[in-house]
Formats: sequence, C-alpha cells, structure tokens
Amino acid sequence: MKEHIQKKLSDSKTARWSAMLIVSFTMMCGYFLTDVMSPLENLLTTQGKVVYFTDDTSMSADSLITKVKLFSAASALSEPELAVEKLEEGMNLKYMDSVDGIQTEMEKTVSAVAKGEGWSSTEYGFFSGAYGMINVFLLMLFFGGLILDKMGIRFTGTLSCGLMLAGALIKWYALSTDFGGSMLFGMNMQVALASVGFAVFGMGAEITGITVSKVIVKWFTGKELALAMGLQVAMARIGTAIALGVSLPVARMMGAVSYPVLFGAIALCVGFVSYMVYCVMDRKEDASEVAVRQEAGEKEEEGFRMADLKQIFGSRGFWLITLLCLMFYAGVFPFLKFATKLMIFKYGVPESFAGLIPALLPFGTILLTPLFGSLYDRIGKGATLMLIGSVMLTVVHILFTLPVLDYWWFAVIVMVVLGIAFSLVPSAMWPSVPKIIPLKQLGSAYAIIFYIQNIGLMAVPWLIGWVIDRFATLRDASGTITGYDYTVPMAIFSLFGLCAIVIALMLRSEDAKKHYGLEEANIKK
Ligand SMILES: C[C@H](N)C(=O)N[C@@H](CCCCN)C(=O)O
Repeated sequence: MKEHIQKKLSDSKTARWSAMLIVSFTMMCGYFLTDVMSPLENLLTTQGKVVYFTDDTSMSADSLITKVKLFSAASALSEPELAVEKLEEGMNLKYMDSVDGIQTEMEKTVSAVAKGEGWSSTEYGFFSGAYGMINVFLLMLFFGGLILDKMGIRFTGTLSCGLMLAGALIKWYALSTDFGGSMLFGMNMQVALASVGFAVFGMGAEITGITVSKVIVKWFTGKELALAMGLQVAMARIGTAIALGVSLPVARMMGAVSYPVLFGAIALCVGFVSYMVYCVMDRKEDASEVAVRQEAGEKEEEGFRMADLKQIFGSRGFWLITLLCLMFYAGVFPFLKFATKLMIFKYGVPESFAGLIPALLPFGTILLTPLFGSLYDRIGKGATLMLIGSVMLTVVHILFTLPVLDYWWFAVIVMVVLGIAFSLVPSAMWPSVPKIIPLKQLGSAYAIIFYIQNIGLMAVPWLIGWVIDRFATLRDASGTITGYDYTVPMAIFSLFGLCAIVIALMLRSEDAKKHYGLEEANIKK
C-alpha cells in the first residue's frame, strides 16, 4: 500500500507564493497612502489658488493677478475685472516680469488650477510625522506585537487593515473640508484632523507591516525567505512609486489635494478584501500544520509568554539591528516627504516633473530588493550588505547637502544610488531578524523594531519641517518666500547616515562574536 505523507499547505510553491502576493497587495495599498501627500508639499504650503501653466511653472494666484492688473492698467487692456476666482484652465494671461533684471512682457496659458491649503512647513512636517504618533506615544505598535503573538495573524491583520481604512477616510475628510479657519488643539483644524487621520492610519499600517512579516516567515522559513521578503518589499515600493508619480498630476487634474487620498482609500478597500482571502488560506495552512504534527506525533509549539520579552530585550544583536533600522530609515522615509520640494528649489525641476525624480527611488528598489534578497538567500553576507547600504546612504545625503552640481540629471543619478542603498539594507535587515530571534517571539521582535523606527519616522519630519521654516526658507524684504536653501536639512539627513555606518560596523563584529549567521546563506543545502 502506498504510504500517505501529510504535507503542509506552505510546502506547495503555488500556495506559498500566492499567499505572499495576496498580503503584499494589501501592504502595497497601505504604502500608496503613506506617501500620497509627499508630492503635494508645495501645494499644501501655498496659500490660495495655485495656477499651473502650459510651460510647467506654477505661481500663486494672488501674485499673478497683481502682475496682470499692473500690466493691463499700464497698457490699457481690459483686465481690471480679473480676480483670483475667475482664473480657469485655458485662459491666456499677459503681464510684465523681470527676466535677468529687465522688465519683459510675458504671456502664459493656464493649464490647471488647484487649491493651495496655506500650511506652514512646520505644519506640513507635523502632519508627516503624525504617522508614528499613536504608535510611539500610546505604545500601540508594542501592543500590536503582543496582540499578534497572542491572537494570531487573522485577527490582527483584519483589525489593522480596518484601522488603515478608518485613518485614510478621516484624512480624506479633513483635506476635502473647508473649516473656515477654525482651530483644534491650538492648531489649524485641517492640519490637526488630517494628522489624527494619518496617525490612525499609521497605527494600522505598522501593525499590518509586522503581521505581513510574520505571514512571510510562517510560509517561507527554510525556503526562499529573503527572496519572499524582498518581493514583498518590492511590491510595497510599487505603492510608494505610484504615489510619488501620480499624486500631483491627479491633484492638479481634479483641482484639490484630497482626491489622491480618496483614490488611495478606494484601493485600500480592495486591499482589505484581499486580506480576507488570505485569512481563508491561513486557516487551511494551520489545519495542515496540525495534521503534519499529529502524523509525526509532535506536540503543538509552546505559545508566546511575557517572559519571552526578556530574551528579546537581552539580545545585543537585536538592539543593533533596531538602532540601524532607526538611523537608516530616518534617512530615507522622512527624506521622501521633503524630496519633491528639494527637486524644485535645489535642482530647478518644474513642479509637474519634480515628483518623478524621488519616484525613481522606489522604482529602482522594485527589481533590486528581491535580487539582493535572493543573493542573501544563496550566498549570505547580510551584515556586509547592510554596511555597504549605509555607506551609500551617507554619500548620497552629503551630495544633496553640498552646493555642487545643482542639475536635474545629477539629482537623478544620486537618487538612483539612494535606490540601490534602499534595496541593500532592507533586503538584508528584515530576513536577519529571524536569525537572532526565534519564530514565536518574532511578532513582538518586529513590533519593537518598528516601534523604535517609528520614533524616527515621527520626530524627523517634525524636526525637518521646523528646520526648513527656521533655517532654509529664503524671503525678500517684504517677507514673501522667494525660495529654499536645503543645506541644513540635508546635513541632518547625512548625520543619520553616519550613525547607520557606525552601527552596521558594530553589528558585523557582534555577528562574528555570537555567530548569528548573518553572513551565512539562508537556503540550507
Ligand atoms: C515602515 C515600516 N515600518 C517598515 O520598516 N517597512 C519596511 C519593510 C519591512 C518588511 C519586514 N518584513 C520597508 O522597507 O518598507
């Protein structure tokens, strides 16, 4: 008689890769919403109507109208009735402006008009950092990890997807409503409410992040773990790239900053449904695992105990990975929030293309993260990959700081290098955690890492927004903003890179002492 050997569902290649694709799609929708506002910084921080022209420049409606009226009065044209509210797509406007110090007659055709929200850079920074606020101050990520290890993947993932959706809807409501100058918590009502929405969303997104990580470890341990994690991160980056690339065109086309958020919320509903589909697979995987254990006469694995936390906190390798994560990610995600405006004001890129250069960063990582992940699976060298990535991050930020080669093509090259760094470190960092911490504590371990990382994701945008208002904003004698000098903010980002290098070196030497296996291949032959 043929012997029947019970197999787990995850032993099927099709099943485990399908599970990976499904949960990664949910995460991708989350990443889209995380960065959907980044290209809108200039629009959010401009007061009143923003007018875009066919030559790809943008101008504040007030200053344009003043110029047009001055010109029409001087040339007896019939424009004195022109007002901000009357500006529309297709209008032809004539005015005088100074070109190389000479007053010259100019003509521009309006290609789109959108509503600027008049936030300050500090308010924009506060809003961007709000993502990590609940996670950090209410320790929600920490509790999220405990919930994940205690209540399981299906319960936690469903809860966290719901939180993401609720947060996205609050943010959309805030951005699409005119609060007529009212205040909340001593703050512009719109900024405050949008920040609350982003904070709720951030709590959901981060808990979904640790849940998805645990899903992948569950289905891929002993198999293509780093490749699977790399592909999951790659799909997440597609979400970021789409956000950076399409958000501004959508806001311009629809005339308001709230529309890209609305589209993100609709996509997230689909992501939610896809997570429900995963839950069905998860149930089957658990059932097949029980059957395999019964056949082998094995006992069920012990669950997570609070005492296990001591083991996590006592590991020096764990702390080094956590600090590396804090410093490295502080130099990347918060940078992305400010990168579009950096392209406009440091590299002179027209606003309509400016989001495309930062979008190169996640695009590059889409191919490279799984590639480096697969390299790590086969040949190891995880600690070295993290070190090289940290060095590249630092060099990139120093180049963005220095007043040299302020050309758009140089910004493109530097951004591509940053993309390589942003592939190297995550592809080696995340699959290295299970080499230091056992599976049953992994939810909590990822949660603590994400928790500390969130302190950076929250505080760095706050710091940079404030620094831009205080040290980077250039004004003329009347106080009108004339431009930005990004030397100080970018020097701060360079410092994060330097810290990452030091920590990566310490991690490599700790690995050599404790034999975590970070330099060894993941796939056992
Ligand atoms: C922002 C989030 N906390 C984060 O760090 N995400 C990582 C991916 C983590 C995947 C772990 N398996 C990222 O690089 O986006």
